[in-house]
Amino acid sequence: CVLKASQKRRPLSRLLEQLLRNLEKRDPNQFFAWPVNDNFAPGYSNIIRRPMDFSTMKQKIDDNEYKSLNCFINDFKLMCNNAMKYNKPGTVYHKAARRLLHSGLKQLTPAKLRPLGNILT
Ligand SMILES: COc1ccc(OC)c(-c2cc(C(C)=O)n3cccnc23)c1
Repeated sequence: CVLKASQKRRPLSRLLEQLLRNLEKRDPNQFFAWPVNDNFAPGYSNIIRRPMDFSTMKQKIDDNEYKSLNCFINDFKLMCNNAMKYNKPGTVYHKAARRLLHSGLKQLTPAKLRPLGNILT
């Protein structure tokens, strides 16, 4: 029988896609869905050296660029920390980034991930 495309995906890719979907749910305003545009965020590309967003993370999964869960988690942290660096505390974006980082990392603790099996070893 021929495996569906999704079943052919590497186990790590399928796990990361699931984790990404869960993280994206925590960004209802889609502030983190796409790269931040300098037209909406003046000087952004001068201040943020390594931009990151959910669509870029999805592309990196599809391109098998993540060699481990930690690399994936580091990009998630980078995305949130970029927003807390560029946007002043008290702004809607800074608050959204803090909330996303804390709630997202709670989903990425070993205890939460252990049930997913030995894929992480
Ligand atoms: C108001 O609607 C949107 C829509 C998409 C956005 O980024 C993808 C943003 C956005 C997202 C951000 C971030 C994440 O820093 N941002 C900063 C300044 C101005 N705009 C933004 C806002």
